[in-house]
Amino acid sequence: MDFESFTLLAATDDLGVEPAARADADGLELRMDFADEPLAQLDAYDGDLPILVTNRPTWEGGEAADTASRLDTLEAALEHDAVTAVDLELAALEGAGDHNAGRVADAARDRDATVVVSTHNFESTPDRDAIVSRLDRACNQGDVGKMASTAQSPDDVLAMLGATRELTAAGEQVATMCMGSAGRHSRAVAPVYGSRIGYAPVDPADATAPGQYDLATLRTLVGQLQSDG
Ligand SMILES: O=C1C[C@@](O)(C(=O)O)C[C@@H](O)[C@@H]1O
Repeated sequence: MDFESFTLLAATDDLGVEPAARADADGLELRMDFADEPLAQLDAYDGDLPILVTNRPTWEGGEAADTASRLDTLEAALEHDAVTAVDLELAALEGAGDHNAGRVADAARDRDATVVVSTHNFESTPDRDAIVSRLDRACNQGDVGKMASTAQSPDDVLAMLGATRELTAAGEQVATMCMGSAGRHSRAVAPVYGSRIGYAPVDPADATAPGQYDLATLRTLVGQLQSDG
């Protein structure tokens, strides 16, 4: 997955959803930090969809302890041909935490896998200039810069959409979304402004973040807005 165009990922902790995701997803996000035996799942995987692997540390809203093992698991995942992209936190690449994720980015590049550099805010949304600045840093560390913030108002979504448009026009690859009920519509609208990645669970009960649509709904919404030109 190179994310040259909008790519809709079925976000999951269970690769067994792959057959049900094929109709609407371009790929899978395997949230290894949520999953039981994620590496064994990858060993057994014989699905058609490519996989982006994520192993989110607790200090960025996930469930993985900030240990060398967290990064070892991502490197092991990259050895599977089906894994064509990896998510690494901007903070982990800039030296936060106890373990620098640069070695995982190097392993990804050695296998021609895409590096998605992510940053999250589960409380608020920065202003547009701050979003641009942080996403620009993320783009400098990898192939796609990703921000998921939490919207408290329509103005927050406008800031995210404006930053998305500004960076896309500048030639950057970004993926953006606003979490929560006030930000939900951004998941369908941000692709119109250049966002390259969407995340949605096959079953709405299996959401991996606040405000996600289910996969079929998000595919329909994005498809309609893209066809509107
Ligand atoms: O970073 C992201 C985006 C996300 O948090 C969302 O808001 O859809 C969902 C996560 O699974 C993914 O790793």
